[in-house]
Amino acid sequence: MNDMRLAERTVDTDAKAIKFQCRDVQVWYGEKHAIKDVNVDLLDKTVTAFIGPSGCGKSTFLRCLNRMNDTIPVARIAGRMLLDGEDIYDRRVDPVQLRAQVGMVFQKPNPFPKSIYDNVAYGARIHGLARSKADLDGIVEKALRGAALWDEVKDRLGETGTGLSGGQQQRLCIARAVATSPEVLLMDEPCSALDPIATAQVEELIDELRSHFSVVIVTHSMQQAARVSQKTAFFHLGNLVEYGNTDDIFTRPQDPRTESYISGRIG
Ligand SMILES: Nc1ncnc2c1ncn2[C@@H]1O[C@H](COP(=O)(O)OP(=O)(O)OP(=O)(O)O)[C@@H](O)[C@H]1O
Repeated sequence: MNDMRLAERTVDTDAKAIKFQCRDVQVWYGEKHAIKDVNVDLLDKTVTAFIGPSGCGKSTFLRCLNRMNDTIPVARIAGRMLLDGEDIYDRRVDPVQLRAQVGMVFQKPNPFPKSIYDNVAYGARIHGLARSKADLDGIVEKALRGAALWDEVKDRLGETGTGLSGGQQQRLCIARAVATSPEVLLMDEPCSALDPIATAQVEELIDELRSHFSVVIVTHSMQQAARVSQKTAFFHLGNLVEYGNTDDIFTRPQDPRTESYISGRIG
């Protein structure tokens, strides 16, 4: 079987609304110019993959989308990032509230040292999303079902989340992010610590999640980008070199740098 599975992947031709409009985005870490004048529209209900060689700025750009870079003192951002037309860097935007709307899953599963239930209930509690215990139970169950973990954990919700397998922990982190009903889910190499079976489960899950919201995934695996995404953005030395339909990027790249990367000559 062709590992890229381009032919098997669902090609989605429906026009999708723009979720994020990014205009003239620049990021510096001190003197280091890490993102250079990036313009891109990220679509709703679409998986967008960020690919490119190590250090090209994929994670930096991803972290700008929910203001995680605010937590890095030397980081400075310029330009505009509009979520449904609203500038997420506006003074009036509360970053904590924003991160409920734009959730994030990290490379290494990082469940809290709490029960499975409390991990998932965490965001809903902070943001006051449940009016009663029954409400909260419903949110937890829905999120765990959404993360394809419910059947595996429904009889041990009181057990600690850190006791689950790596793949289960990552799905728990996805459930935790999904529980606040985000509009966008950011994933920074979510499968890099997982074995092939757990990776396949998470990839399948990503495909299901995109029917609910927009997913943006940073990945070092071009096969993974080809399997899970409909749009791909190729970054190189802080520039967004090429952005388009995943099939086009992998089969008919327009820029020689993209061509070199996907054919393994750079990176
Ligand atoms: N906290 C930081 N402080 C200073 N420089 C940073 C910081 N984080 C990233 N950088 C620099 O910014 C550039 C882009 O890094 P970034 O992590 O976004 O790249 P990446 O494409 O995600 O890389 P990788 O694939 O290796 O994770 C690199 O040169 C990196 O060294």
